[in-house]
Formats: sequence, C-alpha cells, structure tokens
Amino acid sequence: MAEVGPVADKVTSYFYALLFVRHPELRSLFPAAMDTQRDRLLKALLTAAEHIDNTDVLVAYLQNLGRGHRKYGTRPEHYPAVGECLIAALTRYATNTWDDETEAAWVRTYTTISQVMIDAAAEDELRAPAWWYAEVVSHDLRTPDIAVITVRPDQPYPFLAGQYTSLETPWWPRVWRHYSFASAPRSDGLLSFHVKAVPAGWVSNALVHRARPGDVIRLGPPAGSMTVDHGTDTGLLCLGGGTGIAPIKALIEDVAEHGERRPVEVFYGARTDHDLYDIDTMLRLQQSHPWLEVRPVVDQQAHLQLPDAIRAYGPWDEYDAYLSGPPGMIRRGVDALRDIGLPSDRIRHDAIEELVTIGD
Ligand SMILES: NC(=O)C1=CN([C@@H]2O[C@H](COP(=O)(O)OP(=O)(O)OC[C@H]3O[C@@H](n4cnc5c(N)ncnc54)[C@H](O)[C@@H]3O)[C@@H](O)[C@H]2O)C=CC1
Repeated sequence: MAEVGPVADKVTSYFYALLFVRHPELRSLFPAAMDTQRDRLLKALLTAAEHIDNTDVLVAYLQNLGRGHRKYGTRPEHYPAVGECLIAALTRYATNTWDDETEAAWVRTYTTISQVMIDAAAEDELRAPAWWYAEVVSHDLRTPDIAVITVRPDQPYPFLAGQYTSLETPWWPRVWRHYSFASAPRSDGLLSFHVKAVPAGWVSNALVHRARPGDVIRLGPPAGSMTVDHGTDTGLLCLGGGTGIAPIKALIEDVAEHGERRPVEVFYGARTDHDLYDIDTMLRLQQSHPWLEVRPVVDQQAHLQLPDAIRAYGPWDEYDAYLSGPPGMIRRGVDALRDIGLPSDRIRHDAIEELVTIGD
C-alpha cells in the first residue's frame, strides 16, 4: 500500500479499465461517471490496510461494506473477477515490492476480505431488502439551496437516530450519496433529510432543485454508530455545523422519546444568520425540553468557529460528544475536545472518509 499510495489514481483507473475490458457485463453495475467510485475503492483498501491488526474493527467494517454492496446488485461470483483485476493492477504498479510472496499474501487477504463481505450479504438477504424505494411526500425549500425532504419507504425501514443512509435519485442512476436521518424513527414510518445543493453536487442539486412530491428515490441500508447509549444517563454535548444539525435533531428526539432527564447541550454552527435554517425547530425543541440547551454560533457574529465555542462553556468531563458537519469542523472539533481532556471513546462522529461524499 505504501508503494501504490502515491500513484493511487493510476492504480484505480487501470484496475477499472481492466475490469470493464475483461468483464464488460459488470460495467452496468457502476455509474456513468467513475471519479467518486475510484476514490471509494481506494479508501476501502486503505481502511482495510489501516485496521489489518484490529480484527473486530476490520470485520465489522467489511461486513457493513458487504451488506452495502447488495444495493449495487453485487453477486458472489463478481468477487473473483474484481480480485483478479486488482492483483493485476497492483502487480503493474508495485513493481519494487511485488514478488511471489507478496502476491500470495494479497490473494489470501483478498479471499478473506471477499468471504467476509459475501457472508455478511448472504446473512442480510434473509432479513432485509437490498434497497428500499421511497416516495417523496414533501419538499420544503428552506433557503435557496437547502431543502428538507420527507419520504415514505415502500417497506418498514428500521434504523437508529444518529445514523445515515445511502440514497440514489432517478436522475443519476447508480450514483449513491450519504445523508443522515433528520428525525428519530417515527410511528408513521416517514424519513426526512436536510439537503444542501453544493457546487458540482449532482445528487444534492437534483434533490434540492428537481425533486418533487411523487418522485421515487432508492435507499440503501442504514449505517453509522453515532447513536445514543440508553444504558447510561451521561449528558450529550452536540456540535452540529450547517446541515450537520440534521442527525443532532434526531438524537434530541431520541432522548426525548426515552423519557430521560439527561442534559443535552447543542452548539449549532453556521457561517451567517441566514444559514441557521433550522433554528426555529431547535428553539421549539428547547422550549419543550428543560434538559435541552441550544446555542447558535454564527461565524460572522462570534468571530470564532464552532469548535472554539465549546471552550467557553463546560466543564464537559461528564459528557459524551457528538459531532456532525463538514470534515474540517469535525477534525477541529475532535482536536478541541481532546485538548480539554475528553477521552477518544467518548467522542462520536461519522467516518471522515464517508463524510467526504455526504451530501454531494
Ligand atoms: N453526519 C454528519 O456528520 C453530517 C455531515 N454533513 C456535512 O456537513 C456539511 C454541511 O455543509 P454546510 O451546511 O455548507 O456547512 P458550512 O460549511 O456552512 O459550515 C457549518 C459550520 O461548520 C463550521 N466549519 C466549517 N468548516 C470548518 C473548519 N474547517 N473548522 C472549523 N469549523 C468549521 C463553520 O464555522 C460553520 O459553523 C457538509 O459537508 C455535509 O457533508 C451533513 C449532514 C450530516
């Protein structure tokens, strides 16, 4: 991995070229434009390499990846084709280190990785669909580029507050993006998302500017571990930046439904006043729940960014931290929390590599 890292783009381009030449029938499983896909393959390999000595984390990651591949139509027989092309691509670019022993190790590793993914997908097939269709039932344009979208899945969709899903629109087939659920599970089964149209974000632009009630999207399975442990009554310190406030709102509803009296302190960050598109909902929640405190932090007024604001309050040693927002905010937030002494196992957020494509 160290040798191919610097030429990662070439390795993945060559890999996909080989795959589609040798197995043209697999091309239709992938989106028309492959750029994000190429990055994702490499991120998956790097994540696997990074956790190679931590079996529990690695296996959980691969199982999730295997289940997540069901929505693409991946079958067990596709794995050997991918393995053969991956090894051919590595052979070509890892010329200094590649020898019979390295190749044997990669074959063993790839075989193990694919078996974990195939088994997890097979097990998941017994209890959940590969994807859900969901009909848009409301589309609320909150600012010129942010919409709150509510959908009705065609079958029950079990998930936990704080998790996210993958979503495909009819306008960009096979292009999947991640969105966090903006509400805790509801008795009417509806799901909602906060979507911001970002430059060059195909899916987010389609969702904000084209989607209308009646349109049907597809959802993959829920994922993510930014969830509340109801076995304790530790306080929650939540940092939500921009549309990152969506899963924080879901967490608040989750705590409220469990009838607990644990303190929840929310810092809601935005660049301008105008960007605090969900502040009314947050203040309404604060009014009905005495255990909830919501503090808007507007860059332009506060002259400081969201992660710095938490230093002015506290102490936070009795709290679990939840961070949701742009990758830069999460990195800075985690640094700030560690600085003030919060141990890593009390800090939760979605994986940065998943976030890079959240909301594109
Ligand atoms: N589960 C999650 O973590 C979720 C993450 N998101 C992500 O949240 C982002 C939302 O985008 P916008 O609304 O445009 O947010 P934005 O770019 O307007 O920023 C929102 C807040 O984060 C702060 N911030 C931004 N970059 C920072 C940095 N480098 N260091 C410190 N603070 C920083 C800003 O000061 C502001 O308060 C998207 O990247 C989206 O992918 C959205 C929903 C859920």
